Amino acid sequence: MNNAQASVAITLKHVQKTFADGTVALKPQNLHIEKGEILVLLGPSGCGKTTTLRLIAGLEFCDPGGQILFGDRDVTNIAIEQRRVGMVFQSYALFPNMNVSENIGYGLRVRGESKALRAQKIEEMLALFDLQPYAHRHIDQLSGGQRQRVALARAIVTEPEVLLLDEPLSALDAFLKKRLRTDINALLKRLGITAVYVTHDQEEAMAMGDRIAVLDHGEIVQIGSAQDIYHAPNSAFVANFIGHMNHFSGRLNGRHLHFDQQSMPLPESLWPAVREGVLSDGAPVQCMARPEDIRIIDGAEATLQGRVTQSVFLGDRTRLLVEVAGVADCIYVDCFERRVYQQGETVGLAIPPSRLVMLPMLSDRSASC
Ligand SMILES: Nc1ncnc2c1ncn2[C@@H]1O[C@H](COP(=O)(O)OP(=O)(O)OP(=O)(O)O)[C@@H](O)[C@H]1O
Repeated sequence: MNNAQASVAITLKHVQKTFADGTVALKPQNLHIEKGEILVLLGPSGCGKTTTLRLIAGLEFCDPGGQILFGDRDVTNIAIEQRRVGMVFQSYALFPNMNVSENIGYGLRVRGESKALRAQKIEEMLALFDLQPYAHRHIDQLSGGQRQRVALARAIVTEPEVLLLDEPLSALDAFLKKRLRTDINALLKRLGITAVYVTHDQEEAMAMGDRIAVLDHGEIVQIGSAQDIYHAPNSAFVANFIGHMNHFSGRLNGRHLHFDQQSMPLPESLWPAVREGVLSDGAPVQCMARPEDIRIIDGAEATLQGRVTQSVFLGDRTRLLVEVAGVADCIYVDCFERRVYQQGETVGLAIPPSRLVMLPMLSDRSASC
């Protein structure tokens, strides 16, 4: 089976959703998803992920003035049955009174496909998802992972133009989650299916998505590759939502950032701003750094000095909590060496200036440790 022909790009133009009680679940959004692209919608509970997905599905309709296109086709006011979407939910939503084959073939039967074609397509799906041994089993005789594979098979057997997945893995254990997300990603890529994938799991988002759209309060606040989002977050909110981020606030002094008694070099990317007087001495500067970008080094070369307050061995790394007087109460530092750090130990820290993430302003609500 090759779905690339059926797949289409999705375009949202000025799409907003206000519910009957006045709740604005989605503020006006513009979004383009390429044909064959996997876009992940990521964000905290209530930020509008499912609403966006339901608008694309045709389970909800956007406020007047918005427009949703599948390729060139305007589907804004078209019901779900005419949109050619496949959907997969966390809850599987399988028919308990049907066996695996019957569940997979349901959409084809509703569409009036011949028995022979149905049998052939079901066979293809059983093979694709390694479900042959379970073809005649009832749904309640399957594990969670097997059920989710049936749900995926049922969603793609009709060759939808667009596949929509709403937290499809959140009911599964961590091991199965990791395996299935790799399998799903490979399958969607092989079939060239345009997919929108909702999750609040950052690791899943990075593993699944060609691009990630981070939502906050009904708005896409940043969209880009996992690397863009992780290494160049455009706000403290995004920085804190993906991975851990340390925050420092200091003042500019020449080409250095000063924190009380300590200082570190300013990233070269900011030198022009200093030269042109955009940033002048004494200007407050907010910056951030990932735990894995902070190095522990000895004495004289260290730009900051701190005291270890906690050390947690995580297998591939040791995560230290370091108090740096005048800079921050707690800085997370990841060490990859096989060395044991004692509570109370003094350590020197260095942050390569190129690894500092600078923001014009940090929002208070998310700039905590
Ligand atoms: N039918 C509805 N009527 C009124 N408000 C609604 C309705 N459905 C959703 N909302 C509200 O819209 C906002 C967005 O909800 P949505 O379900 O899209 O969030 P979400 O990001 O998917 O959250 P979660 O991760 O918890 O599923 C929330 O404030 C929610 O309470």
